[in-house]
Amino acid sequence: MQTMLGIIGGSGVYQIDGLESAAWTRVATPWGQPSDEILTGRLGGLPLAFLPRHGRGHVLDPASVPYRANIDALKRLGCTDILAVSAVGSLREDFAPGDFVLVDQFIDRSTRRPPSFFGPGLVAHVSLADPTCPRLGALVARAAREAGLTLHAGATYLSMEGPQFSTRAESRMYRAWGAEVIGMTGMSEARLAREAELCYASLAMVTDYDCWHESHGAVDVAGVVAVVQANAAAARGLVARLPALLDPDRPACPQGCDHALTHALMTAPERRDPGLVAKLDAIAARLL
Ligand SMILES: CSC[C@H]1O[C@H](OP(=O)(O)O)[C@H](O)[C@@H]1O
Ligand SMILES: Nc1ncnc2[nH]cnc12
Repeated sequence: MQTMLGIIGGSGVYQIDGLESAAWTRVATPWGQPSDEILTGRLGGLPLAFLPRHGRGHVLDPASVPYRANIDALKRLGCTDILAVSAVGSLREDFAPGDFVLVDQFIDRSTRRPPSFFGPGLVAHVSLADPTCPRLGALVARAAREAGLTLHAGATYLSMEGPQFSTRAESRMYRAWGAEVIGMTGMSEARLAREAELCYASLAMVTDYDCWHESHGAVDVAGVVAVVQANAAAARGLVARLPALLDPDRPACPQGCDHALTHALMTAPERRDPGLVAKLDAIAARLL
């Protein structure tokens, strides 16, 4: 199988430079319209698709992002691997604004997101024990080192509902739980990427100290955007280096992200809902 990299841009990241044969493409899915058109092209010879999570101009709040349509559209275009870029607050003294974090665990505190592509008529249970792909993550970490970024590899992301930022009591509680960064989108996306059998890595840019830190004020959007803009060139440097590290002829994922559904489907074939089966034409094409 040919490797194709999907990049989901977070707050402050609405486009990507340097793509050859770049074109914005509208992709329809059975789950509705994705957040925006998708920019396709080639970077360093590798096919790539870029999707701004909140849409160009940041029109979608975290609960309104069409997570299922976004993942379906990237899979439908042929993406095998997804690098999700996000802005996060830091829940650790040593994760400072401007640092990057390779997230490998999530705690989900969101309440209003569609949790699955599956449901009544076709039930599936995939493993989320390790919700990100270690192979893709290692390549992202290597690209980060080559680009000179400060990267903390391995961290737990608290995925809150928002859109308001946390209270101080919540922020302190999340720290006590062992969460290390906080955002509003991460897990809603990661869980669906696993169901879609996509390798998924999460690169978080620390933009603030949330509100727990006694010597920093409460977080606000202007501060977040300023830090994202100040570090956008570093993130671009990482992205520019990543295609050369990916094998264009995609070897099977050692963790099995690309086979996550193999032992996950529960519903007897004769009891499956044909309507839902049809909607899963891209997500579960390998098995249905
Ligand atoms: C602009 S601050 C809050 C906003 O930033 C993060 O976005 P993303 O994860 O898409 O980079 C956070 O999750 C909130 O959506
Ligand atoms: N402190 C914070 N809380 C939630 N989402 C964020 N995105 C950036 N900073 C954040």
